[in-house]
Amino acid sequence: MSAIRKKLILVGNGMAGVRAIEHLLKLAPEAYEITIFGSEPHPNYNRIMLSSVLAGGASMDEIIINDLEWYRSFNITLYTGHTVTSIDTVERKVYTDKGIEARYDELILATGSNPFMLPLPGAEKEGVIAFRDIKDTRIMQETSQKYKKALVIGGGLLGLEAARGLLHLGMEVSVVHIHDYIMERQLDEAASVMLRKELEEQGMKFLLKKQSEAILGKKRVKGLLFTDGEVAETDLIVMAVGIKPNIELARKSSIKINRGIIVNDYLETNIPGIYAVGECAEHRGIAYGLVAPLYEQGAVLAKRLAGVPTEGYTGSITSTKLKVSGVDVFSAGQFTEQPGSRALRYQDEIDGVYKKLVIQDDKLIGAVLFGDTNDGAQLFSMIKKSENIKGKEKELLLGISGDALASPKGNRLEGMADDEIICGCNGVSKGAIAEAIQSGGCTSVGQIKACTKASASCGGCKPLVEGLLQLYAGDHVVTVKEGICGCTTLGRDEIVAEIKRMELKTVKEVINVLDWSNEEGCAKCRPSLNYYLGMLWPEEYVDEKESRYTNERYHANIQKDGTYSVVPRIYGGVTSPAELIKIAEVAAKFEVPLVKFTGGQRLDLLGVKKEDLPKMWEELDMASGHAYGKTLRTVKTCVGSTYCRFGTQDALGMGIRLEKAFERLNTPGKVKLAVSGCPRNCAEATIKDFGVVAIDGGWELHIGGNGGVHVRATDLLCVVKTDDEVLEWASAFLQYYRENAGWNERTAQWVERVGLDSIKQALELKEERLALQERIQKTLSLTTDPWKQIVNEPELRKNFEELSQPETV
Ligand SMILES: Cc1cc2nc3c(=O)[nH]c(=O)nc-3n(C[C@H](O)[C@H](O)[C@H](O)COP(=O)(O)OP(=O)(O)OC[C@H]3O[C@@H](n4cnc5c(N)ncnc54)[C@H](O)[C@@H]3O)c2cc1C
Ligand SMILES: NC(=O)c1ccc[n+]([C@@H]2O[C@H](COP(=O)([O-])OP(=O)(O)OC[C@H]3O[C@@H](n4cnc5c(N)ncnc54)[C@H](O)[C@@H]3O)[C@@H](O)[C@H]2O)c1
Ligand code: SF4
Ligand code: FES
Repeated sequence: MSAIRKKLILVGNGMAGVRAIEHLLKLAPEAYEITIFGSEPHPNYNRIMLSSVLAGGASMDEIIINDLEWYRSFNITLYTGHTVTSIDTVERKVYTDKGIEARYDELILATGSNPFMLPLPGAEKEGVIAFRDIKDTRIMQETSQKYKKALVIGGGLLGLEAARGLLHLGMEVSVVHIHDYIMERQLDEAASVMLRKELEEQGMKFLLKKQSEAILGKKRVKGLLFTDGEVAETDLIVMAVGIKPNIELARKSSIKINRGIIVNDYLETNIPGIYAVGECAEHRGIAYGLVAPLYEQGAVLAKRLAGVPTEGYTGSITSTKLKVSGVDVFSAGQFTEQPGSRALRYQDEIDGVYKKLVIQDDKLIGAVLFGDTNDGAQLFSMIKKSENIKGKEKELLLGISGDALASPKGNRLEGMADDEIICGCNGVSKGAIAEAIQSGGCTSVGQIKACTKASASCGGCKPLVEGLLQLYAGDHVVTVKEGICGCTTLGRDEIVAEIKRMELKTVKEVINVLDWSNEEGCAKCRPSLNYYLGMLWPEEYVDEKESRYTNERYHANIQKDGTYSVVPRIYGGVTSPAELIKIAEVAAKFEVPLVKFTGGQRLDLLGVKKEDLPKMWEELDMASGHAYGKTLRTVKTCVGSTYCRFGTQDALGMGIRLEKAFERLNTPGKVKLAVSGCPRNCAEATIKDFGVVAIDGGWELHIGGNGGVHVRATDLLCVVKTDDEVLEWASAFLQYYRENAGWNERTAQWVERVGLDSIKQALELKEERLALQERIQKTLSLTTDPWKQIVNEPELRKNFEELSQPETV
């Protein structure tokens, strides 16, 4: 005879409560007779994914976590569409709005949160909604079929994800935000401004520092009135200004509440036999609003109910990732500096990357990442573990290489405990993923996603999942080809092939014809398409300035304080007294605060106002040094045989010849050259993209070097005898790189990826080299100096003089 099971009731059929039940069923499948009540008319679904449903990335069916069959298979009695309205804590009974009465031995409250609705006059009008559940999502989808304009109040995570979804549905969307920068609860101002600019490029509009006063319209919303008297017309208002724990039921039942239902480390309320978990619970003064901590709570509660020893729940550090395609934003822990902490920042204006680490007592306590969030999960793990990072700060700021996650040296993932959570959104541990790989035979991220749900929601854990795959599946890992960004599933080669085949000639055309999910494109795909089109159609393609980063639009490097730097071209690093006097006079006239020699043997005039740029270029009357773009930067030289007693060849002459040959060339990543006059290699040619080193009777040609964050020495491509051969091979190599590398891929990464042999093979035949040389010369013959063009064209010049506001990105 089986033992009598205790009755367990769960109020709230949402993410946290049902997750606790799932754990419990694993620990003590026979212990309880379980009944679940849920107000919503659906089985348990992944609320997080509503943003993806709205943005077209998932269907409603795909977000169901547990279908009705799951409840049946565990003999769970499920009441959907039933709201529990009261609890008799003495008789241990609950009552629903549909007249059901049920007795419990143990009761879990997992009632979640309610969206905070601003109490504005007119808030009851048709077309004013929140974004919390399937119903709200459906209303937005239906509204977009009939109406055009939408306002989202609140520029937090939810508001931005709602706005992105509405844009996808074809609506004109403005985000109304109360502060001067968005996502202020997760980002510092620098990252926030970069994010806003990217979202603006995607078509989102922003009304910042706006306080809403009233909702206008008769039956249906027509507009929003602000306290400054302005009115924004709209057909839909989505309020996303935060949430408040749903504690009504607890309040009516004498359960102790504050902001949420107060619980101890075992998720127990003040009433014996009643527990609270999820967003409705307040633990040590905090009511969480993200799933990862709620899943941690659920695991502890399940242990408690199963009688399994547990140390209890002690609180969580949280991390967030904005789920907007084409925009990578990550924030974790304490992301602002406080007394006693310090911040390290890295900002790459060209690639649109910003990173900030906050450090206290040699430990990482917070991080903000924009543009490159690959290291997010790893940094978050370090924050949670309070790891000492002394001496590693720079490496962490500049990027943990993906390989380091799995490499024996990095050993990070190997050293992680099996129960450490890898995917916070879905509560998947390292052990579960390892098992899926080792016993379940998973060999790709997609299979692990299907098997464990890891990486199925925000995608922030994907680098860690990939690292585990490398660790446990090694050579068997199946790398699934990915799209160049979240807007498309097509990879670089497919896109280039399609552009050629269909003769597509503009960025817009590519986005439309190749069925991008985001019709505006994003900060990753727009510049890459602009590059591929220019590379493929050098004669017809008109460069799209709006698809380039600020530095490339203004032909100068923007600085921290919004001023610019001017670097004129100094061929081979060789100048003259007259040129130096001219530069000095211009610097003095425009009161340039700093003049500096660069590592590439040129002069950098820093601190120039944007409106002064064309005037300075005019007076300098020198070519642009292109110190700001993905193009040929510098050709560093040593003095060579002209003066040096060791020199075997004329390094200066060769450097100048190469620089004159390839200046203004657009390339996938920036390109640096160097020429040394003998094997002593004083010009450091073996850490350049293309390095030329003189030997007795000829030149060695080296490729794929890099002196930046990840230092790479070059590979020897070949040895040639004459100066003309150097030009021929350099032309062929650079054009082959232009035609085959991915946008933003430096030669070092490209050579590693495709292999030296394949490049040698491609350039082996003279006729191939000459064909490549012809194509590069065609492209080069069509280029003009951008500074001279702006100086001579009043329309272009006006852009600088009118736009005197400093830009920050
Ligand atoms: C669009 C959107 C995107 C999000 N994205 C992320 C993200 O990327 N990452 C992240 O970590 N978090 C995200 N969140 C937050 C996350 O979804 C919540 O933290 C999580 O769902 C909370 O789980 P819960 O079980 O506490 O509450 P819920 O999931 O809200 O479940 C509570 C359930 O209880 C029901 N209920 C309430 N009262 C009663 C009652 N008296 N009787 C019966 N049933 C009742 C409610 O109807 C609801 O179904 C997102 C939220 C939204 C809305
Ligand atoms: N990607 C994710 O992790 C994700 C996505 C969606 C939602 N969520 C979670 O869902 C919950 C709700 O999200 P949220 O963005 O509504 O909450 P939030 O509290 O994080 O952000 C609300 C934002 O609205 C702004 N605001 C407040 N009053 C305003 C007003 N009167 N006018 C204009 N702006 C105003 C605030 O300044 C704040 O930036 C949060 O817990 C959030 O963490 C997370
Ligand atoms: S590389 Fe050789 S030629 Fe050039 S400066 Fe050094 S020693 Fe002289
Ligand atoms: S952490 Fe969000 S999907 Fe894994």
